[in-house]
Amino acid sequence: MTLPDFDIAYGRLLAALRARPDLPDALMIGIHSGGYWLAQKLHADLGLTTPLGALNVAFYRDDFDRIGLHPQTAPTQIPVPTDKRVVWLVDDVLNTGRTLRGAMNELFDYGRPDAIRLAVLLDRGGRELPVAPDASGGTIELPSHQHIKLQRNDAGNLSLTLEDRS
Ligand SMILES: O=P(O)(O)OC[C@H]1O[C@H](OP(=O)(O)OP(=O)(O)O)[C@H](O)[C@@H]1O
Ligand SMILES: O=c1cc[nH]c(=O)[nH]1
Repeated sequence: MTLPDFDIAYGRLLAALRARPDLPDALMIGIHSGGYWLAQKLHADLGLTTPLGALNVAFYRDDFDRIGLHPQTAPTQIPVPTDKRVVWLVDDVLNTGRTLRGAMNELFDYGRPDAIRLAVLLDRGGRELPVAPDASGGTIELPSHQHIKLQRNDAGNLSLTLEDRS
């Protein structure tokens, strides 16, 4: 199985977001780490004026006692009140939906948004919770041992890779 090129999937996601009337006034929040890198690029390309937020869902995951804490330590940052706003969560890959459940739990500690929407670069199916994207750059079916990874190089360029995990 070959992965779609990052630029092609990104272009599709950008076009889907440009078509959303609720986006210009929304608060965009990226989920560390891949989702935040993606959100930084989208936030700039869409010219959003509300500052970008970030969520670190490590403590809100339902499996952190089993897999341990994620090695990244970047903090959650919610730059403006979430009350009475539309929040667009951004993540690189949507799979079981468990990261998104953690993200929404954490978000509700900060207030009550009018709505929460979801933008993902790739939806690989395999859902274990009732979560669906409102905008996506594409879908892909993969065997369960394969893992999609969003990489960022020293120049800040993003790319997609596939890892085998046994
Ligand atoms: O729908 P799910 O099954 O929860 O999977 C999706 C999550 O998995 C990856 O995060 P990971 O914890 O691997 O961190 P990363 O962003 O640093 O790669 C990805 O960035 C999503 O956040
Ligand atoms: O393939 C996958 C599945 C979950 N999370 C990822 O980042 N990639």
